[in-house]
Formats: sequence, C-alpha cells, structure tokens
Amino acid sequence: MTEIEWWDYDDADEMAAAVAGDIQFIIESAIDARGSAVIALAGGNTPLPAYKLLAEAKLDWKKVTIIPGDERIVPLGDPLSNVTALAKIFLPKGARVKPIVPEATKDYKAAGRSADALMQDLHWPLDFCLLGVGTDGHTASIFPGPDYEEAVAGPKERRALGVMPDPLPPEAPVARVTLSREAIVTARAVMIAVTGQAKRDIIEKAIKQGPLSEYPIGRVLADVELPIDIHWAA
Ligand SMILES: O=C1O[C@H](COP(=O)(O)O)[C@@H](O)[C@H](O)[C@H]1O
Repeated sequence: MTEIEWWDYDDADEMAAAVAGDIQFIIESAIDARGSAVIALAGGNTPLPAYKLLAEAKLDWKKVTIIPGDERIVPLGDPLSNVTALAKIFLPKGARVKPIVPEATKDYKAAGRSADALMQDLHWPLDFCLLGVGTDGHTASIFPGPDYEEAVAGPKERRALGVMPDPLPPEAPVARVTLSREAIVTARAVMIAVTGQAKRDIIEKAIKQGPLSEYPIGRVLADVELPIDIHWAA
C-alpha cells in the first residue's frame, strides 16, 4: 500500500483553499517542466468551491488542458454533466476544457470506446488527477456492475471505458464513462478531496481492506506507488 496522508480541515472552505493551492502548484510545476499541464478533475459537488478558487489563480491557463475524470452520459449542458460544470468555471479563463462524452448516446460501451480514443490526443501520463468518493465508495465513475473488473483491472492501455453502475446511484442514475484505474494511478500526482464522516469511514475501511476491498476506492488505492494526499473536512 502506498503512503497515504490525511489533511484535515475545520471546514469545507478551508479545505477548498488548500486543495486549490495544491492544484495551482502542480499546474505551475507541470508548465515549468513540460510547457503545458493536462489534468483530470473530479465531478460532483464537493470540489466545486476549490475549482472556483483555482480559477482565480494567476496561471497561464492557455497551457492547461482539463478533462473530467469521469462523466455521466447526459447531453452537454445537462445539470448532471461533469464537463459542463468544469467548462463554466475554467473556459472563461482560457483553459482547454475537453468533454470526454461529446454526445449522449444509449450505447455506453461505444461512448467509452470513443472516450478512450479521444485520450490519444492528450499527453500521458496525466500531470494530475483529482478524485472524489461517493458515500457508496465509488470513485471517478468506477462502480460495481458488469464493467467493474474492466475498470479496475482491464488492459493497461485502456484509459477510459463505459460503465453501467449496478445499482445506479440515486443522485445521478445514468450510465457513465470513467478513466480506468490504470489511467488514474499512473498520473504524476493523485489527490482525493472529500467531506463528511461517512466518506471518511468508507475510505478508511477501504484502505484497511486493501486489494480485496469491497469498495471501488479501495481497489483503486491498492498497490498505488505514488504517495496520495486525502483532503477532508467534516
Ligand atoms: O457521481 C459522481 O460522484 C462522485 C462524488 O460526488 P460528490 O458530489 O459526492 O462530491 C464524483 O467524484 C464523481 O466525479 C461523480 O461523477
């Protein structure tokens, strides 16, 4: 198991400021080292305050490419669309925000294949991947269901795939496209940002369970080589 460090904050605002500061530093370092930064950001609600603060940072945003680390298969502009939330915040800054599901389709497997093909246009490994975690233990859109093993242990060259969660999560009950575990854990830096005791309990349990964890976050964290920071506020 990798080195995992918890960073605890008094409230979500304090956490958002710290997360935004760390991502800014990672982006600056990537631009200094390679001339550009390619980052995958978590969807959902938890990281939005951090993204709003990050967008205020003085960065050479034209050199920054942002993809969602996972996407709900819904039309662009839909309130559930992860890339739409990212685009609203970062497009006005000049960043390149790339949808990984440009068109909603009923064939989630085909959406996954086309996202995997789109990944070829990016430089790899990712400079950074931010993960969220659901109260059911999913991370990115890696969920139990028919695509689970492919997501956590599929071919190493598979960077994205279509996923049908089973059961469907009530907050966004739709098929998904997600980065694979391999694409996530080979990023140059991986960070988790979560709020609430329930998510903390799940992550702690998942880490204890190790590679045989019942939770997707446990399967993703198992045997990761790079150190991972987990930012948490109650
Ligand atoms: O469905 C999703 O859920 C997780 C957690 O979202 P949150 O709103 O509880 O923070 C998120 O990380 C993932 O990207 C998203 O698609």
